[in-house]
Amino acid sequence: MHPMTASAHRQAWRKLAASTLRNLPRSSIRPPTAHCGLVFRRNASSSARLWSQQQKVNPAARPTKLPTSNTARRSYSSGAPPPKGNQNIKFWPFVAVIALGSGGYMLLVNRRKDMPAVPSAAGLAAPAKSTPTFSPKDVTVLFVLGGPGAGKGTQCARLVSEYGFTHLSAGDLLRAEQERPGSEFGELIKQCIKDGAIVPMEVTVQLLENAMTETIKNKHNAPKKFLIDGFPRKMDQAFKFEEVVCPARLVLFYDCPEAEMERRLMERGKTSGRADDNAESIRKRFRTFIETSMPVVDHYEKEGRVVKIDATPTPDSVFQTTRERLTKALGDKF
Ligand SMILES: Nc1ncnc2c1ncn2[C@@H]1O[C@H](COP(=O)(O)OP(=O)(O)OP(=O)(O)O)[C@@H](O)[C@H]1O
Ligand SMILES: O=c1ccn([C@@H]2O[C@H](COP(=O)(O)O)[C@@H](O)[C@H]2O)c(=O)[nH]1
Repeated sequence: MHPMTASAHRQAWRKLAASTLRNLPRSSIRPPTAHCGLVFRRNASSSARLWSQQQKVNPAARPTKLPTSNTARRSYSSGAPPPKGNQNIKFWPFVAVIALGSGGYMLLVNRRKDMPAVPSAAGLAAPAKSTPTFSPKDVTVLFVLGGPGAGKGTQCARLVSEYGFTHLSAGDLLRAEQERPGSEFGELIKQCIKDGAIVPMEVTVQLLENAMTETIKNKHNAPKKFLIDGFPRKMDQAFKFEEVVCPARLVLFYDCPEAEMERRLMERGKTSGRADDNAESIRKRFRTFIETSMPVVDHYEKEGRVVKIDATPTPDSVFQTTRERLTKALGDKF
């Protein structure tokens, strides 16, 4: 976000977001999956535990040779021979039991070969809600996407003044949560932001939902129109938000070459105070954007929900195009 045009807005949201996670139902924050280093390490150790537990019960971990032949050899090599009349009766049932057991055992081993070493993370997912909190009939949500420094915040500030949207920047909400004294997610968010990694979706989706709820509750007369800036950055976030919070009307995608984004971010970094406006973090953010966030844009593009705008010209020119394209997509009243 542009530090000058959006600072007042940020202040307001910092205040608001400081209260949001206080009300966060703990049950809604599930153990996160592998997004950021910290979480991954936690999951890696529990995976290792699960794996070792599985090995204990996994027959594949047992010796494949059963001690039958040794036992047999011992019995033939020492002591008196067994009574002749009983030999068939005692020996063959024993062989049959071993044969059946080995067959079953081999079957089990073969079936286990196709099983994943670690159980799926699906069990950790939050329970599905049948309907989203907000209906798209009452609430308009536009996702605003683009690479780091493409100018999303700059354009959102203008859309707020001209059309009365409420601007919710996922990055700003996360930074506010990071700074909130006592936040249990502070360290995790800090690390993710520095590494340009994605904070587990449960945290971000809940922050956004709380912020929307607060806005609707506190600003009775404000139009229920939200620009969700810098979100969703990953497919799981996109699905979860639309499933539990509100389906989005469309996606505004600001397209900008990497060299221009880098130039803008390095310039912004001189005054922004952001921990990720530096060469190393910027490189990581670009990589996350290409590998993780572009698939989200592609997904919505296939659904015909993307309005793509060239973000290279001046802010005024980009805004003019934004206006025109939005009017074309949504009509005069949006
Ligand atoms: N069209 C533009 N031309 C030149 N500079 C721009 C343009 N739009 C924004 N900027 C500048 O580029 C920098 C990044 O803009 P902005 O903060 O809006 O980007 P962003 O996409 O929200 O970034 P981030 O994803 O990192 O929050 C700011 O310093 C802003 O003033
Ligand atoms: O949905 C999101 C949005 C952001 N993040 C993290 O925040 C930083 C900064 O985001 P900006 O939009 O540039 O302010 C981003 O690099 C991510 O680390 C996130 O995890 N999830």
